[in-house]
Amino acid sequence: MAQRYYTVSWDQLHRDSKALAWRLVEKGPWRGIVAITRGGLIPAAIIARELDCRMIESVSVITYDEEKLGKPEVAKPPTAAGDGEGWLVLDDLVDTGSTAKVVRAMLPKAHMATVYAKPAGKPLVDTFVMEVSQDTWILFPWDTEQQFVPPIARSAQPK
Ligand SMILES: O=P(O)(O)OC[C@H]1O[C@H](OP(=O)(O)OP(=O)(O)O)[C@H](O)[C@@H]1O
Ligand SMILES: O=c1[nH]c(=O)c2nc[nH]c2[nH]1
Ligand SMILES: [Mg+2]
Repeated sequence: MAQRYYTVSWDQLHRDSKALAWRLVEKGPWRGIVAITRGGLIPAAIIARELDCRMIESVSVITYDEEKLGKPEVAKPPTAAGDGEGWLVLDDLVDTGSTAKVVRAMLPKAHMATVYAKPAGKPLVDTFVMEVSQDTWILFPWDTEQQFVPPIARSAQPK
């Protein structure tokens, strides 16, 4: 279980994905984008818009059941990206690097980029925007919703 949580809003995700697009535009041109579903789909849509790229491919890797790490399972391999040369692979984050390792093996020449990265997975990606500590669980806006929280005075421990 994570020690702490880092909540990402839709606005922040949009801003951070655009920051990644700024870095990637300099490294192109790109033949197309491979989104690692499902988490990579939303950054991929934002970045495809910024890079003016309409060639979108996907690879589906299932590695987690909620916060529980499992063995990565390829539910859908990429079909149009060959060995990955000239292609950009996008995911929301790299954590242990298990997912990235599996995708790299399928697309060895691709450029791998994520919006967020944790230290263990960082060496597996070529470009990322923001690092968070290994014991932090990132809460993405599609996994969360706003809800009531009681006033601090009511939840604080009595002295
Ligand atoms: O570096 P790792 O330890 O492999 O973790 C990162 C991966 O885990 C999450 O995907 P998940 O397996 O939860 O599937 P999802 O994208 O469909 O939610 C996330 O979207 C990354 O793809
Ligand atoms: O929503 C998520 N947040 C994370 O920090 C994470 N790490 C692996 N998979 C993850 N999914
Ligand atoms: Mg994922």
